[in-house]
This record gives sequence, structure tokens and C-alpha cells, in this order.
Amino acid sequence: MNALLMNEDGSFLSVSGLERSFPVPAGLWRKPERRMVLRGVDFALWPGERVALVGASGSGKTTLLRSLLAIDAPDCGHILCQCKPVRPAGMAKLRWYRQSVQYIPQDPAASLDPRMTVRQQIAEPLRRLGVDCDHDVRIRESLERVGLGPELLLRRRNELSGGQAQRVAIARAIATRPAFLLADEPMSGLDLPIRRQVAAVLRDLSENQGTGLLIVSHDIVDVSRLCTRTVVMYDGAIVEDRPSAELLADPHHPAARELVAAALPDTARLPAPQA
Ligand SMILES: Nc1ncnc2c1ncn2[C@@H]1O[C@H](COP(=O)(O)OP(=O)(O)OP(=O)(O)O)[C@@H](O)[C@H]1O
Repeated sequence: MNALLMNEDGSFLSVSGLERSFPVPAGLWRKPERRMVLRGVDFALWPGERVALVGASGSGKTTLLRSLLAIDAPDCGHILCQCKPVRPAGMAKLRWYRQSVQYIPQDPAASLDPRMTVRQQIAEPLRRLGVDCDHDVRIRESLERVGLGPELLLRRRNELSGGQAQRVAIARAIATRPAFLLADEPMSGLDLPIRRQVAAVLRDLSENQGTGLLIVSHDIVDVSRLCTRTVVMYDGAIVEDRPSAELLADPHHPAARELVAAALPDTARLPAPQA
């Protein structure tokens, strides 16, 4: 990856002192106040790494992701990428960032527009961000990268299997050749074979293309099998940030212990990575 894409410390993205609060409506006996949802979050993403972001419901994962995607402004703190601040702004100011950081939504298949063909879906970010390349070539390359052939180009969502739709959504996210993919529960609610396919595609992107991954999940065991580093959030703060294997074997914080215990032995899991 081009050295110019890094921050001064070599990170791809660095987050410092991020705080976010939301108003709590006034009650009969209560003054209006604000509830802290992110409490001084500091961390960095390094080029090409695979990071799991886990935590119980309400711990602040999605709020953090929305700040990283520059669709929600924190109350204070900084996000830096390529030594430039990242904050919500119009397309002209953020085109460079939107091209290098792409999003895979929860239930990516449902995020596909049922009226659009596969070709149109994958072309959409290229067109919207004005990416300067041969779009037809890039669309075919992206499709091939997720293991699908050009015979699907003219199909619509209802003509795709669940696994194919999921992979088309990933093809759309990688069409701009992002340095990092931020994914919100990309495997939740899927049958095991489709989860395996999606995990294999993401692993291939990371290992063979050098694409970094930040994957939000409730399931610490499954996501830690794909990601080498796991960050645990609890009540708006990062309470553990360690290599996944270490964290799974010996979770320190009670919230991490609870997540590991909750991930009961389950035969319907992704296979453990080879040593
Ligand atoms: N726009 C908002 N207004 C008020 N409160 C909000 C808003 N967005 C999030 N919250 C609150 O912030 C807290 C953190 O929410 P967030 O969605 O970030 O958690 P999460 O860890 O992603 O949870 P889940 O795993 O259930 O998706 C929750 O208590 C939520 O109710």
C-alpha cells in the first residue's frame, strides 16, 4: 500500500478522545440531560489488519462506526486518515475518504436495490464518487474477486441466491478499491454455509488484496476466527484491545468474559483458522 495513505504514526486511521452523547428527554421530575454513549475512545487501525469490534447491545459499537464512516459527528475528539481530519461533510470534501473506506451494512443483501441489476448496483459507488477508471472492467473484476461470474451482471436481487446477493453487496463495497472495509454484523442472521462463504470472501480480500477489515459483531467467537485483533466495548469505552486468540483464551474484563461465556459451544460455527 502507498506510504502516502498513512498517518504520521503509520496507522491508516487513528481515533483519539472520541466522545458522543445523546439527549435524554426531560421527565416530570427530571431535567433534560445528555447520556454519554462514547466516552473518550482511542484506538488506531493499521493498514491491512482484520479487527473485530465486539460488545453487548448498547455498548456503542454502531455509534463508533457511524463516526468512523463520517455520517455522525462526535461531540469532541478526532479521527485522522492520511493525516487529514475526518468529519461529516459534503461529497466534494469527503470523496477521497469515501473512496478509501467503504461500508458493508448489516444484511447486505437487503441493502441491494431490487430494481437495479447487479451491474448497476456495483457501478453505483463508482459513478457517485466519480472514480476515474473503466467502470465495466472494474465491475467485472469486483464480481470475480467475490467468486461470481459475469453471467450474473443483468440479474436483479430476486434472481440471486442469499449467498450470491451477499457477495454482490461486498463486490459493490470493493469496487472503489477501498483500503478498509467497515462492516456491521455482515454475517449475522445467515445460515452457516452462507456465513462461511462471506467469511471466506472477506478473508481472501484481506490476505490477497491487503484490504483492512473492521467487523462489528455480537459473536466474539465467530468474528475472532476471522479477525486477528479484537476490540471490546463496554458502556461507551474500549475495555480490551488484544490479539483475538489471547483474548478468547483469557478474557480480562468482566464484559469480555461475559461475551465469551455467552458464545456457547456451537457446532454451527466458522472453522477455526489454521495455525
Ligand atoms: N440517535 C440516538 N438518539 C438517542 N440515543 C441513541 C441514538 N443512537 C444510539 N443511541 C443510544 O446509544 C447507545 C449505544 O447505541 P449503539 O447503537 O451505538 O450500540 P450498539 O453497541 O451498536 O448496540 P447493538 O449491538 O444493539 O446494535 C444505546 O443506548 C442507544 O440507545
